[in-house]
Amino acid sequence: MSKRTLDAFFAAPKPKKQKKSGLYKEDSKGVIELEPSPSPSPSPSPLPVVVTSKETIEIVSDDDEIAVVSETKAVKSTSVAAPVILTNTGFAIAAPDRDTSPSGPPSIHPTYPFPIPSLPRHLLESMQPSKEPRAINDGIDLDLLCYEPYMASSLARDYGEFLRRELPFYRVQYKINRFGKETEINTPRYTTVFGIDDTSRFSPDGQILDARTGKPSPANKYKTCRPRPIPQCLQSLLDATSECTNTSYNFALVNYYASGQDSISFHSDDEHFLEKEPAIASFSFLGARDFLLKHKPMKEQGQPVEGAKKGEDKPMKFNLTSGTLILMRGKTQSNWLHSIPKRASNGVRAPAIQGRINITFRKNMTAAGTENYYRYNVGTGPVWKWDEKKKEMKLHVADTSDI
Ligand SMILES: O=C(O)CCC(=O)C(=O)O
Ligand SMILES: [Fe+2]
Repeated sequence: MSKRTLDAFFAAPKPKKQKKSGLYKEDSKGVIELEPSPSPSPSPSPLPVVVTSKETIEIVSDDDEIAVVSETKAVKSTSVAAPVILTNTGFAIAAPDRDTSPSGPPSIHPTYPFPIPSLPRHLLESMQPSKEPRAINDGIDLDLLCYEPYMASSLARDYGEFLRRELPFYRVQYKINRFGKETEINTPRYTTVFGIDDTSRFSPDGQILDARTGKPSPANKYKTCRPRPIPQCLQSLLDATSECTNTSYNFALVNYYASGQDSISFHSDDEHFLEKEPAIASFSFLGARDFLLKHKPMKEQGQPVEGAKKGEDKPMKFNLTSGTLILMRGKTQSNWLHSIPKRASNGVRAPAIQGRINITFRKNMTAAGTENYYRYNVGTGPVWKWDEKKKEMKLHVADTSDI
C-alpha cells in the first residue's frame, strides 16, 4: 500500500475493534508424511500418506496496524544419498530422494546485509506449478486464480524454511500524519523487499542501468533507498510464476507473520505506480492463515448500497495453506480489500499459530514506486535474521571481522 493510500486511510476516525467498515483495518496445518516400514530397508518408496489437520481459530482484535499499508550461475554439484530415518513407532519417515546441495553460489550485492544462498537443487527444480489453477469469480468484479497447491507440501515447507532462514527482514516503523497529529506506526509483521521498477534494470554485476538506454543511471535517481536485485532464490519462483500466469513482475515483497499477533489490515494493492488492473501473485508458505476479502463499500464507488454484493457485508474467507498461490487480477484490486487478520495463537481448540511466509510478485512502473516499496518494507531500522537454534527472529549483528 502506498503513502497516498495511507493518507486517504486516515482521513476519517478509526472504528475500534471488530465490525469495521470502509478502509479501516483490523489489524496450521500439520502435515506428516509417513511411509509404513515393515523392514529396515523400505525402498523403493510408495507414494507418501499425507495426514492433515485443520484448526478452528478466532479473531482477537482488529486494531493496530496501520496497514500499509544476481544473478548467479548454476554450478555442478554432487547429489547426497537420502537417509532413511527409523522411528520408534515402527514407521520410517520417508526420506525423499532429493539433491539438497546448493544450485549455485550465493547471491551477493552491496545492499544485502549478508550473502543469500542459492536454492538447494531439489527446490530449484520444483518451481513450476504442480497443478492447474481454479478460477474464483463469484463476487462482483472479483477475479482470482487459485493454485491449490502450487507447490506440494514437503517442498513448500523446505522452501518456506529456506526463505525464513536466509532472507534479511525488517520491522518497519514510520510516521504518518493522523488528524493533524504525527503518529508512529509499527508495521505488525516482518517485511523485506527486492526489485527495481520498469525504468531501470540491474547489470549482471549489480549496477543500476537505465532500462531504455542500458547506460548507468545517475547516482541520485533513487534518493531515499538503495534498490536491491532479486536474489536467485526468489527470482527462480518469480520466473516460473511469470510463465504460468503470463505476466511479468519486477518486485518481490516478502512478509513473515511470526505469530497470530502479526497481521496486515484491510487494504488493496492498487498503487498508482502499478499497471492498470494489476496482476498480483501471492504465495503462502509454512503456517496457514485466514485471508479475508471484502468488496469496497458500493457507496464509496458511487453505486447504490442496496443489494450489496457478495463479500461487501461479510468478508469471504480463505484458509491459505502452505504452497498455495492466489493470483489477484483484473478489477479485483480496484474493487476489493484484503487482509490477514490477527488470530489467537493459543486458543483452547487451536494449536499455536505457526509462522507464515507470504511472497507477492508485482510489476512496478515508476522510480517513485520503488522508493515507496523500500520505505515501507525495508525502512531505516535494524536487520532481523532467523535464529535456527532458538527458532525465532533475532537482531542481526553485522560481521565486522573482515573490516
Ligand atoms: O500475507 C498475505 O497473504 C497478504 C499480504 C498482502 O496483502 C500484501 O503484502 O500486500
Ligand atoms: Fe496486499
